[in-house]
Amino acid sequence: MVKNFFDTKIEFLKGVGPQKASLLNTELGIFTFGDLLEHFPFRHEDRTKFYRVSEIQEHFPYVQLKGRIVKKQYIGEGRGKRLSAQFQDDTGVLELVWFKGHSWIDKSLQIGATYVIFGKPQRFGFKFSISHPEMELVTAESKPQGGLFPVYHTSEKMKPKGLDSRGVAKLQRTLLKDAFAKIEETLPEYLLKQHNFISKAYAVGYAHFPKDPQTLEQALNRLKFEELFYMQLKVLAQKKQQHTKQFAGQVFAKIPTLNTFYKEHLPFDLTNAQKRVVREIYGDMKSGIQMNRLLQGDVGSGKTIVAFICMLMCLDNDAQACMMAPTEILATQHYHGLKEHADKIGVSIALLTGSSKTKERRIIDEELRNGKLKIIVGTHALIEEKVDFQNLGLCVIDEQHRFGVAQRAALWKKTSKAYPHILVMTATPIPRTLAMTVYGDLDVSVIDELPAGRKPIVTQHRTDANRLRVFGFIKEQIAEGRQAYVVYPLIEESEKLDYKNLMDGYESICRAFPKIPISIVHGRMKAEDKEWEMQRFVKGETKIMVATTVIEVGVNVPNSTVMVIENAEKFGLAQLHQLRGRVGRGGSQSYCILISGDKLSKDGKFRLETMVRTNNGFEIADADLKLRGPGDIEGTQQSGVLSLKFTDISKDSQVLQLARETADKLLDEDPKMEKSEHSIIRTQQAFMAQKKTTNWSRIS
Ligand SMILES: Nc1ncnc2c1ncn2[C@@H]1O[C@H](COP(=O)(O)OP(=O)(O)OP(=O)(O)O)[C@@H](O)[C@H]1O
Repeated sequence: MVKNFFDTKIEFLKGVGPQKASLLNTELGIFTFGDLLEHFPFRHEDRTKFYRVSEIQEHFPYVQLKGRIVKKQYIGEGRGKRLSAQFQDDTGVLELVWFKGHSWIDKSLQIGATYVIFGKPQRFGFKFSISHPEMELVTAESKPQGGLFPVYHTSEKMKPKGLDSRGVAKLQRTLLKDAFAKIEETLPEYLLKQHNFISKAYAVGYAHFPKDPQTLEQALNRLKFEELFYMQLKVLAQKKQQHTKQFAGQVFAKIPTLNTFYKEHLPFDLTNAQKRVVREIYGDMKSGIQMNRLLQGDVGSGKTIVAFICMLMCLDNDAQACMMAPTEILATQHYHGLKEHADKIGVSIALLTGSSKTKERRIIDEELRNGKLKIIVGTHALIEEKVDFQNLGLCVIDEQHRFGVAQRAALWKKTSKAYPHILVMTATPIPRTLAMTVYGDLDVSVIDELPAGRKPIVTQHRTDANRLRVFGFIKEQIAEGRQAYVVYPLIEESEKLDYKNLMDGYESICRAFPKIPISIVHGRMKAEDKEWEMQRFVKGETKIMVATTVIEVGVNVPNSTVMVIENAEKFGLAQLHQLRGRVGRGGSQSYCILISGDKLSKDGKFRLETMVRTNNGFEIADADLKLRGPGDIEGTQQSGVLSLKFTDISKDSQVLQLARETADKLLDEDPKMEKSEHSIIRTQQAFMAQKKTTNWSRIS
């Protein structure tokens, strides 16, 4: 049997040997030729330009210089001991410093010899210094380097053994000489032609050693496409399979009540986005296949009315609908919101939460069972306790982040006829790119438009010192008949401290607004007290609502025009956006004021700046993704987003779109990959399944 070249042990590569091999094994997990080739550079540096010492400026991220080492000496003692060398060209002198690993540098550094050095300059007084520069001795044989230089991850332990980034690059060059011709193609020929992709071998070669920025881009483009294409083939195949063995769904085609409601009671014209989403959902509901759809809509985009319309589709066909929300406050809000519409056309609706009274509950149970009650809104109580429906046709779940798949599934069992249709609603926009990859099992609808006449919320950042002026502004707004929120974060380890912060804030607000009725809502209150306070605010009896983040999602008081967020730097972007979404829900100009301390971390500053810059939930979700990475977003683990090698899901949405469309088309045309031109895909998939690596190493 011919041994796979790429499985050859790394110690057999020229220039490696047992010692380096062991370092490569332990430090980087590189055991074979294939592993090394897959250790791609994490960036490239432009080494076309040589600077002179006199040209260096502080803001240069990196400089490359050529000159001589004229002196070296040790400075300091003990742990602070460092090696310092003077580097000189004909325009000036620069200091090179090593804090660690000096002994091997000291040994190799030749006084009087010429070096090309590369590193980040730092200014100390009038002089520049570079710590831990990359160094290359210039000899008669050394060829002038230049162009784009690969930079590889290595470790401190590897550097003294000649395995710094430059050393790894040298090994890659050696390996590529033999490997290049052996690298097989992993995408069908026609796809390469269609999308103008370079071959696998060239892509791998250029990803390590590009000729110029263009070839680097070509290489990365092709490799990104490949990894996303194979990932999408998997995700989409699973989804399509689910669709074919999909559970039968009840057919909800008749819509008389919905038509009446639409013509006579709809309080406003639906936005085009709402209309589109309603059509998509109606398409599912009458298809005979159980719907599993994610409805994404930015805060205030009008998801509630869409949910209600969908409920009517189901009521018109003798089924019941339920809506689940993550908190009692939210469930109650939804209940009131839906009831307003339901009352207009005489549809029965009830609320069921943990604090519903036993008697109430008994009636609800009975009426759900005999079908008298058509819509039920509630919290977990809906699935946790014994609730039986006569025929549950639709389940709307708000804020899917807080309900797991298991809970969704539990609901499915609650029906006597067929599985209910499921509509998951979220106001936390997941960047489109992620939704595409992560929610393989859900179809996605997006409300990407706000109702007409909404004025963009004005967002400002203020520091603690401006608080009195902020209070002054709230007074003005209240004098104009508006209401305001003041929100405190849950930040401390201890609930006690959070509570104290909130209470301190509440007291100071009471002092600042002595004649104004104020509500307070926090997690320690009993549900009914919370509800009572909320209702006072909703009715306009109180003018200011002081709260912790319990009001984060879903609260709808269109008359509120000011949202003040205390310690705003402590909140995540998604949460800030949610909170801001509590205002700007009516026609009046609304404001969001972010108050923070003077000193902000880099991330904190970025978050507040992003909030001030944009009101768009999708942009904010993208910024959040950049900041936190996809790892923090639910579902990313299973979908393989985290194992992507070349793709940055927050930036490469175009390639993802292309990969997805290509995979989708291919699966429609040749679901089992039986065509001869697709054998290459089958082989690669089998290889990936077996080796569990992302891409190219099936190469033999
Ligand atoms: N097409 C529309 N035209 C005018 N107003 C609308 C329209 N759709 C919804 N609204 C109103 O906009 C407000 C926000 O709607 P809704 O509460 O449904 O938002 P949402 O998408 O659930 O947002 P959130 O997730 O922030 O709660 C409500 O007062 C609602 O009556």
